[in-house]
Amino acid sequence: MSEFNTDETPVVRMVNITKHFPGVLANDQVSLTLHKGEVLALLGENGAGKSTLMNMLVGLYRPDSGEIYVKENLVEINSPQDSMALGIGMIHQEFMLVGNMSVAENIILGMKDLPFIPPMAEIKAKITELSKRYGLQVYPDKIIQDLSVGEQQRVEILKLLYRGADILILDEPTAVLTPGESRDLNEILKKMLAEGKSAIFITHKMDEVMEFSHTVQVLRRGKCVSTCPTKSIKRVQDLANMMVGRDILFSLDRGPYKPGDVMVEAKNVVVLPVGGGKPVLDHVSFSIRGGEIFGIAGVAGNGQQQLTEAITGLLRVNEGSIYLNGKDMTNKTPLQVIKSGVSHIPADRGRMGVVGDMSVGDNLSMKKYRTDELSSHSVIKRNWVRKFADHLIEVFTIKTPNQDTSVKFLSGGNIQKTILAREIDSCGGILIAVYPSRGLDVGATEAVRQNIIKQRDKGNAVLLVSEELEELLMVADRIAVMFEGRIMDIVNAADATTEELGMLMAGVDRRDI
Ligand SMILES: Nc1ncnc2c1ncn2[C@@H]1O[C@H](COP(=O)(O)OP(=O)(O)OP(=O)(O)O)[C@@H](O)[C@H]1O
Repeated sequence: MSEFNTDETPVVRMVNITKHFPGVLANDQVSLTLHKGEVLALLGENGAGKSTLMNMLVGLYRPDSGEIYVKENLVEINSPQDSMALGIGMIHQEFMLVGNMSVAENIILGMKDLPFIPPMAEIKAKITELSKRYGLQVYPDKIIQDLSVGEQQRVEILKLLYRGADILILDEPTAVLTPGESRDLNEILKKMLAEGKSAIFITHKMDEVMEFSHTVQVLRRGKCVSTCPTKSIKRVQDLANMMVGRDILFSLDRGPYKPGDVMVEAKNVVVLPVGGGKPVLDHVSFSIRGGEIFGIAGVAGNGQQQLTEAITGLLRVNEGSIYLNGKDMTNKTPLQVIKSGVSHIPADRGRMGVVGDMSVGDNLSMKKYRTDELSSHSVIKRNWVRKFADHLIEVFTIKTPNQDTSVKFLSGGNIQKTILAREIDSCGGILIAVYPSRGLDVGATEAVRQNIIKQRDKGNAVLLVSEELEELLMVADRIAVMFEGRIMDIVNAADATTEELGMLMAGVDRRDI
C-alpha cells in the first residue's frame, strides 16, 4: 500500500471531542488526525463510541465540546450536506438507498444544485466514467432492489465520489460482503488512495486492519486508548488486547461430540422464487441431531437465508417436508414453529430481530408474552420483566444505560447481543443462528461462539449459518456447503479444510476436487 506524508497539513483534525447521551458518555475528549492518502482504522469494542465520533464528522450529531478542523479550517458541521460540501462522506452500516429507484436516481437524490428536470444522459455518462475509473462495476439503469449487497455498497461509494468526496468514512464496510466482494472493495479503495483520497474505516476484522491501514486508533469506553502505526503492531492478539484490555483466548471449550436423536430434518425441500425461475432451494435434505452443531457454509445469496426462513415458517415450501422434534412442521406459522422449541437469530437484525422503538427490557422478554411467567390474566408482570431483563443484560454484557432505553439507541453490536440473549435464553431444543457474530467485537464474538457450543453441550440441535470458514471449522461438528440453492456436500468439520470448503462454495463438484 502506498505511503502518505505526515508533514503535509492534515485533512481532518478532531480535537478533544466530547459527546454525552442520556446516561452515557459516548466520547470523552477524543482527538483524531487524518492525512491525505492515509487509511485510519478505528477500532473498539461494541459501544466504544466509534460510530458516534464519525457521526459528528458527518453532521449527524453535534459535539458537546471540542473542535473539528478540515484542511486546518475550524468548521461547524451541522448536517450531512455541510460535511459533503467539505468533501467528507460516510457509508453507514445500514445503506441509505431507495429500493425501487434506479442507481442513477439514487446517486443524485437530494442534490440541491440540479435543474428541475435533471439531464439524465449526462448524469449517467458521468456515473459510467467514475465507475470505470475506480473499477466500481454498476449499471446506472438497474433498480436498487435487484442488486446484491456488494453492488449496493458500490452505489453508496459512487454516490460519494459523484458529489466530490475526498475523505471517506466506512462503517464496517466488509461486515456484509462475501470474501470476493471484500477483496474487490480493497482494490477500489487502493485506487482512491492513489488519487489522494483518505479513508477512516471502522472494523472488527483484525486481519483487515493489518493488511489495509496505515494507522490504528483504538477507543475504549469512549476514550482514545492508543494511536499507532499499523506497522508497529507485531501480533493480531496485541490489537485485540488493546481493544478489550485483556487477553482474548482465540480457543473454545467444548465437550465431546455425542450426537443424540434427530431434532431437525429437511427432506427434499424445494422453494421456488415468487416470479418464477430457478429454485432458491433445490431438493435440500439433511438432518441435525441433538448435541450437534450443523454449519452451513456458502457465499451469501446461495439459499442459506431462505433455508432458515423455510424452517422457521417465514417462507413457503413448495415441495418436500421439514420435521422438527419428530413432528411434520412444513409450512406451519412462525408462532407454531416457536412453540415447537425453535429459537431464531435472523440475518437482518434491524428488520426482523428487534422492535427499535421498544425498550431493551421489552425486547428481551417479548418471547415470554404468552407464558404464565410473564403475564397473569393478560396483565404483564412488570416486576418480573425488570428482574428477567436485568439478569440477561448482565449475563450477555449488553451495554445500555438501563433496560428502559429504546433498542434503536444501542450500538449495532449491542442490538445483536440483545437478540442473542433473548433467543439463547428461550431456546427450547433447536437454535437457528444466522451470521450470529456479524458486527460483534472480538470479545463478544468469542462469547457468542462459546454460548453456541454451550447449547450443543446441553443437548440442543444448532443450525449455524456463517460466512466465515474459520468460525465454522472452529465451532461446527458437521458442515454443509450450499451453492445455487443446493447442498454440494456435507463434511465432518474435524476433517475439512478451508481449501476444500472454498472449492465446494464455488460450485466445484467433489469428484473434481
Ligand atoms: N442516538 C443515541 N441516543 C442514545 N445513546 C446513543 C445514541 N447513539 C449512540 N448511543 C450510545 O453511545 C454509545 C456508543 O455507541 P456507538 O454506536 O458510537 O458505539 P460503536 O463503538 O460504534 O459500537 P458498535 O461496534 O457496536 O457499532 C453506546 O452506549 C450507545 O448506546
